[in-house]
Amino acid sequence: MTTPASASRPPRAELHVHIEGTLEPELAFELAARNGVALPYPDPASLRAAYEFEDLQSFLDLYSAAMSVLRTEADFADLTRAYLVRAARAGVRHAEISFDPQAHLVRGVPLEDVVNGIAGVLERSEAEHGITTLLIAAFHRDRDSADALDVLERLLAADAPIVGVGLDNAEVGYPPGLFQAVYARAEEAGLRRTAHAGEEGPAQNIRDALDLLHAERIDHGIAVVDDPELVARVVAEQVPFTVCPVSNVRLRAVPALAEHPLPAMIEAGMLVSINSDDPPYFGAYVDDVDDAVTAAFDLTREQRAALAAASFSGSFLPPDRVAAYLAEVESWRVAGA
Ligand code: HPA
Ligand SMILES: [Zn+2]
Repeated sequence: MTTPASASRPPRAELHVHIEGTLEPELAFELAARNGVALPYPDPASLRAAYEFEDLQSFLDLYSAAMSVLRTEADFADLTRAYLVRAARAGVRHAEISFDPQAHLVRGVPLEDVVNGIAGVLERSEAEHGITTLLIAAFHRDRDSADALDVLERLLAADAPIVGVGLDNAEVGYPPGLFQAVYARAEEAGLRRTAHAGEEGPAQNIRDALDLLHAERIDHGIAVVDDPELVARVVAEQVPFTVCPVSNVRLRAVPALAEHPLPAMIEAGMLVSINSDDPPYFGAYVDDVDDAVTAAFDLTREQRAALAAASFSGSFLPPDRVAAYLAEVESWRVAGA
């Protein structure tokens, strides 16, 4: 299953998507009924209408509450399958999907049920949806890092099929340095490393994620533009940044798409990809994000191809897979030249 070079969208990878953040209101109600869980909204439309956020925390509150419907291995499998079906329609060829083990452990959902539910579907994703996938375990930065380390040890002991680790949830007040031991352990175990940084927090968090956590990739990272020296460094090192412009607007990290630093990041020569983050919550899957930024910044086919190419170059795939996908992006680029 390859993307026809004549398609209106380039083949792309999605590197920044939280599986829990792909829960559509309709599925939330279906799972609530199946599990006998009450949601504090009468129907899916009312839940969707509540997706108006002031900041990251107001989103995290609703996002965490909605997770109460995810209880069994089958729930996680259904959630994952629904994302892959929609992502395939968006032209996604490769997805690096995060999940938040601690969000489920605190609710008494066994780690194996979460991992097996997601991973069981991902295993068949290439054959059934034409999407290669990798799984990332993300830790909550607003929880004790000892808990993150404990969960990491459990994932390693269970030989969970994860490619790497991430760091998410509230950023301000929880600097990357708190998670040095967790990331050192992940690195020692041969895991890849990404981290949310510079979403609501300062550019220094990006620097610390690189220097203290040895992060190989930065999620969001929009605060980088406040620090020209750091921009020069991440350009020189070609550190991948997984930017989520619609998420940033919906969580009011930037006032409007027209004021988003994406063009400045591209102009500087950074390795930037565009991503959805939590699609139903922000009303945009990655194809919708692509449409929005293409329109807002009048992106050329060349620029769209560069963003798509960066999504593969910034992935944790082996070099031969990256090269094969880059060739597909190149076919798409020249087909419209
Ligand atoms: O954008 C985000 N930031 C931090 N944590 C998150 N968890 C889901 N989405 C996000
Ligand atoms: Zn995110």
